[in-house]
Amino acid sequence: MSYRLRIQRLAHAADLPLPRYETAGAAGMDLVAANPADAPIVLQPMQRVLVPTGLVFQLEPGFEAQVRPRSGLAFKHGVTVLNAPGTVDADYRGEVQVLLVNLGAESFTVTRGMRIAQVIVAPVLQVEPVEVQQVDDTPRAAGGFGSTGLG
Ligand SMILES: O=c1ccn([C@H]2C[C@H](O)[C@@H](COP(=O)(O)OP(=O)(O)OP(=O)(O)O)O2)c(=O)[nH]1
Repeated sequence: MSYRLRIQRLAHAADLPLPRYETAGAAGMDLVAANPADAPIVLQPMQRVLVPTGLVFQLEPGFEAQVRPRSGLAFKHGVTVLNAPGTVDADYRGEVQVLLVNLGAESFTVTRGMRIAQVIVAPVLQVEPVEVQQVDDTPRAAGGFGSTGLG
């Protein structure tokens, strides 16, 4: 099944590629940085920054887009998406931005066109919250946070 994602490229991203799947089975499409070519973003260790993508999504109702880290950037440089997975709502019509943080020990430079994150489109279920006096019990009950052991 193929779904369409309508994407508007803003003027400052006109020369940048649309997101695309790099392999037939890829779950995510890479997002590239749309900061000006003459304004690279230098991220010092522990600094965070919102990186523009120059893209506006028109998601179908019932879907979201998740902004997730690229594992290569995280592994090689300690650079990740601070709010991962970032949530792009179906009714959001602003520019998609990527909140990067540098958890590495070295500074990291974001240049225009660099693949900085990936986006996954996923269905969402909106539920109807219904208050009850007491929720049904289960064998687990309130066990969590390692209640079954940590080994
Ligand atoms: O990584 C992200 C996360 C969010 N957004 C945009 C799309 C999303 O629909 C909107 C709001 O995001 P969220 O609901 O996470 O933000 P909030 O802090 O709850 O702010 P708001 O009060 O605007 O909902 O910001 C992005 O561009 N990138």
